[in-house]
Amino acid sequence: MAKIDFGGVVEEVVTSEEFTLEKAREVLKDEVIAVLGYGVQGPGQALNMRDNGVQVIVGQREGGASWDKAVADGFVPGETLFPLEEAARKATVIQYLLSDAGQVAMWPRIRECLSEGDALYFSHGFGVVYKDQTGIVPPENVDVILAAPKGSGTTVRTNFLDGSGINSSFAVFQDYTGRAKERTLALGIAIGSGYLFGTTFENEVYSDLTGERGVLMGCLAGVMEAQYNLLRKHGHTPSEAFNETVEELTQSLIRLVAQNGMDWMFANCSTTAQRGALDWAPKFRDAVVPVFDDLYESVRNGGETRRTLECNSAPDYREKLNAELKEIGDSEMWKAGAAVRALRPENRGK
Ligand SMILES: NC(=O)C1=CN([C@@H]2O[C@H](COP(=O)(O)OP(=O)(O)OC[C@H]3O[C@@H](n4cnc5c(N)ncnc54)[C@H](O)[C@@H]3O)[C@@H](O)[C@H]2O)C=CC1
Ligand SMILES: CC(=O)[C@](C)(O)C(=O)O
Ligand SMILES: [Mg+2]
Ligand SMILES: [Mg+2]
Repeated sequence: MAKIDFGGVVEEVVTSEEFTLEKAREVLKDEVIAVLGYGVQGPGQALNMRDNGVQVIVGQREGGASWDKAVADGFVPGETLFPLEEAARKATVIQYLLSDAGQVAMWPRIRECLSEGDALYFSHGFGVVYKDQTGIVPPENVDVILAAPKGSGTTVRTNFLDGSGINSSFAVFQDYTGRAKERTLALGIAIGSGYLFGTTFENEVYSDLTGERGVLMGCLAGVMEAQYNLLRKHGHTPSEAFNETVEELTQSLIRLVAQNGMDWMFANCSTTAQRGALDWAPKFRDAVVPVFDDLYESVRNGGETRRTLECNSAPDYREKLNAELKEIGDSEMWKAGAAVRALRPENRGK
């Protein structure tokens, strides 16, 4: 563990310097790791572990697109790719990476596949924390652990291939074997995490549900749409409205924030922009505080969990989600965005 000062608060973190890949391989050498669910997180974590020399098998419902994706990625039916329960029974580490609603649906069957001393691994505290709604109560004779990448499974893979990594939080909910933390850290390194920081199952799920409904996805989409619509209402062209709302952010300014922080981005803009942004940031911040307060309360009291399970447990949940995503893609704003992206020099003529 390394002690790092985060703005005056010292935290203990783990990188592959403190917990080397060789050590992770040693810790995991006798484990059979099954990644259950080959949707978004599953592939990223399974492929990174395989590349890191860790033996991994995949469990997935047979016959669908995710099964085909696993086959295309080189997992072999009957050798490294199995139906869910068969994979779980073969494993000593069961990485429960079905959708959160899928975890609930499958729990009664997966629970029966667990053996004494297994590790039941999550990448989201959802199922365990909201047990009154999910029914996911692990048996007492297994380790219950978490490594939660703070990013899309797609970038868990692409960042790993680029020699970088997505940071992950880690937590131990139940330590039956006395080795739960070591198993967790080894798995966190094996899946290619940038650095690992400690959390609890409850803090992980409260922060993650808030972040994805807030700045990372929901709030971001909402404020972009609001500004685009404002500019269009006042007669600005789609090119002007989209460039001023999305393209400049993704192709220029957010990269400066990623490079060296918000003050760096501001300092690399005009003093006109700096003055205005410094004046208006507090106004926007204060305007959304009540919305964030409502959001966190709905996360904490289980309202967001209820909504998620009600919607995503329906047989046609995927079709309904895809229809709403199509509505976004078919909007003038995001059709304009497609045209703007195609005009990027690197995309022209493709
Ligand atoms: N998507 C992401 O990048 C991230 C996901 N997570 C967590 O990782 C876990 C997996 O998330 P995703 O990969 O996004 O899941 P997903 O929504 O892509 O689903 C994963 C797999 O579960 C299967 N599945 C869904 N419902 C099922 C059911 N009723 N029975 C059997 N299989 C079912 C799907 O076929 C799919 O292959 C979740 O706990 C999620 O919160 C954590 C960080 C980021
Ligand atoms: C990608 C990620 O971290 C999210 C937004 O929490 C998720 O996909 O659940
Ligand atoms: Mg997240
Ligand atoms: Mg999430």
